[in-house]
Amino acid sequence: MEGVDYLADERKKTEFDVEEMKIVWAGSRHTFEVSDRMAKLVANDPVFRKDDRVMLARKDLFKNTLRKATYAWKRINELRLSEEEASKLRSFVDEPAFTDLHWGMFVPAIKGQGTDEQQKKWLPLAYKMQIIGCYAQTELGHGSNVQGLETTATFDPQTDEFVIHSPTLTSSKWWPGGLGKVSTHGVVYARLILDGQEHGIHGFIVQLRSLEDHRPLPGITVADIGMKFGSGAYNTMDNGLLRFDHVRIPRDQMLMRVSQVTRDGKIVQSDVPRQLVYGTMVYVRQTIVQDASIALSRAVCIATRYSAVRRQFGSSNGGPETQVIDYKTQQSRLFPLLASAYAFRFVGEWLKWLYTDVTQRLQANDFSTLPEAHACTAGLKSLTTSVTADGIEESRKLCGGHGYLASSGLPELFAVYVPACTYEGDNTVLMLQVARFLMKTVSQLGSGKPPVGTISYMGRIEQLMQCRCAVKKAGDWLNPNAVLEAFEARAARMSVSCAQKLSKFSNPEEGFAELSADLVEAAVAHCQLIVVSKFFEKLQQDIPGKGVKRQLEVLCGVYSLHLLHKHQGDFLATSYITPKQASLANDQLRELYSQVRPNAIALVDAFNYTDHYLGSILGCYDGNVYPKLYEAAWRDPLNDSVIPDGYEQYIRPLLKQQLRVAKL
Ligand SMILES: CCCCCCCC/C=C\CCCCCCCCCC(=O)SCCNC(=O)CCNC(=O)[C@H](O)C(C)(C)COP(=O)(O)OP(=O)(O)OC[C@H]1O[C@@H](n2cnc3c(N)ncnc32)[C@H](O)[C@@H]1OP(=O)(O)O
Ligand SMILES: Cc1cc2nc3c(=O)[nH]c(=O)nc-3n(C[C@H](O)[C@H](O)[C@H](O)COP(=O)(O)OP(=O)(O)OC[C@H]3O[C@@H](n4cnc5c(N)ncnc54)[C@H](O)[C@@H]3O)c2cc1C
Repeated sequence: MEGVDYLADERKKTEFDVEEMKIVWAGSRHTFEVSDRMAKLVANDPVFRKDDRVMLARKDLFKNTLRKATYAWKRINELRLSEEEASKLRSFVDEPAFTDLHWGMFVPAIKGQGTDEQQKKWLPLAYKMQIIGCYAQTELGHGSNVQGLETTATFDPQTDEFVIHSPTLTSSKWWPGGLGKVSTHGVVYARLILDGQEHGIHGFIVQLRSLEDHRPLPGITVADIGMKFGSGAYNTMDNGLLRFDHVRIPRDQMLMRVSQVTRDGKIVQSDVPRQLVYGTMVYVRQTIVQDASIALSRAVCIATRYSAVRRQFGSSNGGPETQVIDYKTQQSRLFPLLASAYAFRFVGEWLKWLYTDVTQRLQANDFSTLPEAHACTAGLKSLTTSVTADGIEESRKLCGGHGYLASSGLPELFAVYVPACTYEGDNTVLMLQVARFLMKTVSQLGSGKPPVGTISYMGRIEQLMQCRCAVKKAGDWLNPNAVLEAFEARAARMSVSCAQKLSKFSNPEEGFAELSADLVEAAVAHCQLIVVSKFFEKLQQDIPGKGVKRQLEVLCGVYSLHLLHKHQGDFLATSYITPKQASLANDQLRELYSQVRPNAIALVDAFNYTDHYLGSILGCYDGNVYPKLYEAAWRDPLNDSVIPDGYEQYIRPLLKQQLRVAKL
């Protein structure tokens, strides 16, 4: 029935001010208003419809994305949207496109690694989309190992040019988004060669296609790499391959903020550390952490609303069956994901602050916080994308059979999201970077340089190695200090244990390789501690609105105690807690689930997602799921005719043949 809210009874149970929670989720009233306006603008514009997307073949899918992306650009200009509004609008269009890489990597690479003159030359063109750019780093043979890239950029002093070349098949650029069919330019990463000497990997702005007829420029071979995981999904994106055959570019197209090449072919290193060549990756990893909370909250919103609609078993005297959300098993799978979405939102907010802070420091030639920023962005990117990808799949299972329907929105969300565990750094490779940072920190303890920031807890290493958990009853686990100390002690002890084992190897690199699985576990423990501690820090802030802070405290408890329960092996093995204390944590967790239950629908309403953005019948705001599923089935092209295409050719002869067999 039109206009009936099938979740109204659920919404009546709410114990907090949802409108205020929407502001907390958005980050500020201003951000909420911009988001809300842009989401509605997209949802109300028929050009941005997306319910037909899963039916489209690759070429139509790609053209459809071009149409939407260029229409979005037209609207951005017509409405004179700010950068913030434009970026929100693009995200609500909700379709991976070349514009993600243009705005998300090409422009930041020039901003971060270009000199002032280079920025002045290239950024205005990019801002007006008079050139379209991609980020061409990964090659067929090398992705994780950036130092192993094979593309060469050899300086020719005769002509004052670099010669960009792909010497082998494995040096072909492979994967860059937007490269396959759209980009006119790329920031291409290559080995710098001066007078026969190698000088490491640097970024170069290379024009790839003609601005007149879009044909590849001489010496350039470029194409799409082919279909990817899932139908629809990430196939809207033209990930590309690229080969260079001695392509010449002017010297001033090497991005020269970190190192400069002079007219006579000499390299000059600025004060800036060479790792800044990786700066765009740090920036993007930070944005990926923010996106993780968005993707996870979408999945959780769908699974929570549907869990309140769906009923199975438990009917007595002909009354309604039990809402599946009331099953403790459903709650124990769903509510930690809900809590994780909020936790990732807050850690993402903090990481954005950290990134802004490190950027300002870099501008003032203070490079001291760069290692921590690298470790935090790498580790949190790895942790949040892994949990989110698994969480989307768990949400699908939480929706039973209907979760497998494309109209649930979950299969496509999963297919689009899951490469986040790989792109911008494979999650294991990134955790190993965190582990290196931890081992370095442990080795420097006692050197007189106290660890700071997220690693400052290591400064209390002696206390953390010896302390024992003081929890005596379940309610003691609600004490933030008890929880924080548990996570700090676990992280510190796992790191120290790895460091002790490492010290037994005569070759540290061999030791690191041998112990890498343990090191990854220590890095995960450290990253989980960061998320827990940033959630607690959020709760220290003034949070207005009836019951809002209380709900966040409950979610923070769910987040930390479900981790403690899930990883109790770590906490027990490091002897910080006893089995009894682990069991009390689980008792408290169950109690917290009961407190989430009446507020679950309101907690996902606070994400403020339009039905358009969610793109899910199971997650629709009014909960009117069954009629919508029934109608959607009839819209499938297979139901255009009662007798399917192919009946005469295949089904009928088959049936006849079976008749003949039966007669024999
Ligand atoms: C329904 C549909 C809709 C759903 C929508 C859902 C939402 C979707 C969301 C978003 C969609 C957006 C689309 C996103 C587009 C995808 C874009 C992807 C683009 C890419 O993938 S680009 C390629 C990225 N590549 C990588 O990340 C490579 C990973 N490898 C590396 O980073 C490095 O090689 C390495 C770090 C692993 C190793 O490097 P190496 O030089 O060998 O370094 P080491 O010897 O280990 O270390 C040396 C030294 O440097 C320090 N260091 C390393 N990296 C950095 C850094 N980045 N910054 C600062 N410092 C760094 C390291 O710690 C060492 O320091 P030390 O010497 O120990 O002090
Ligand atoms: C959808 C998508 C979009 C992308 N977009 C871009 C783009 O725009 N531009 C761009 O340049 N690139 C892009 N990439 C490439 C991406 O950045 C790389 O795929 C990624 O960095 C992983 O590198 P790899 O493929 O070499 O993985 P590999 O390193 O080959 O990983 C394979 C396996 O080896 C393991 N492994 C590797 N090294 C180690 C180690 N040292 N220790 C332990 N285990 C290890 C990994 O954990 C993994 O299990 C994209 C990729 C995808 C999937």
